[in-house]
Amino acid sequence: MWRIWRRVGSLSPLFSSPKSSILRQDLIQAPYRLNFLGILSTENGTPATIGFFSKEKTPFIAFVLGGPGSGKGTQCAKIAEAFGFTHLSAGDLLRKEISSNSENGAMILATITEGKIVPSGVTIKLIRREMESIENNKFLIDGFPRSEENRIAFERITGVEPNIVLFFDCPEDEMVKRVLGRKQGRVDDNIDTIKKRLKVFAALNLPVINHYTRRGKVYKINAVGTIDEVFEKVRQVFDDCKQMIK
Ligand SMILES: Nc1ncnc2c1ncn2[C@@H]1O[C@H](COP(=O)(O)OP(=O)(O)O)[C@@H](O)[C@H]1O
Ligand SMILES: O=c1ccn([C@@H]2O[C@H](COP(=O)(O)OP(=O)(O)O)[C@@H](O)[C@H]2O)c(=O)[nH]1
Ligand SMILES: [Mg+2]
Repeated sequence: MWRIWRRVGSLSPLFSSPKSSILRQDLIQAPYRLNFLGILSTENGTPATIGFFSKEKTPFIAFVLGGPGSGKGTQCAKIAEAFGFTHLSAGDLLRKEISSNSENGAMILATITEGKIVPSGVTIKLIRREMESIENNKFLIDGFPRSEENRIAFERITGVEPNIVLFFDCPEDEMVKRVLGRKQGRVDDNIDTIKKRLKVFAALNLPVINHYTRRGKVYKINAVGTIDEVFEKVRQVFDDCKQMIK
């Protein structure tokens, strides 16, 4: 039997505390800047209640999390097709940066090869670029945030939290088997890097899932089963959320 923890919270902007400010001003485009509270303000000092989005255009955001090989990408492709979401894979965006020889390419490649996490500013810039250029009001953000630092930076920069978080819960031995069978030529799909990624997932990504569980946003899905069996559970989540999805 599969089980889903189903609790959906309301979308609530997160206001930042000055002490924990890790936002980089260079991620904010003029005419916005940060005021002393870390809240976006316009150049004349008027508080701006938006990060990426105007109030009217705030999209429905689902973070899709789970360990390496848990099936995030596979299920996101199916959700995108069935429910009209745009699928943004943070890992794919980073890999695209490597192959486009961007200034950060070498650093990203080294980080991925080690199974570590790319600095938040770099990843958020890529996600932001996609969200701004795609006309859709429903986004799946796959494989991000991978740490509390990622999460806090995203919430502070965008001014929003995800509406829901899908967590694909998968035993480690199954994840290892799937990653080794993936055969996409990825530098990190080898047993040494997988072991490191599993450790990073447990140490840094589970706290993000715990945070959103406390916020009542996590749907935990048992990722064991065929792709279609898992998708039936996922479909139920999105059917249940239809009211929230504009
Ligand atoms: N439910 C499943 N059962 C067996 N294999 C799966 C399942 N879901 C995905 N896979 C396979 O496992 C590998 C990892 O899946 P992927 O979606 O890339 O995971 P993630 O994005 O979480 O790393 C892929 O080769 C994929 O085809
Ligand atoms: O927000 C992200 C997403 C990915 N990565 C890096 O990219 C790798 C591959 O991520 P992806 O989501 O593609 O891997 P998956 O979990 O799908 O196997 C990770 O191990 C990290 O090194 C990162 O640093 N930040
Ligand atoms: Mg993936």
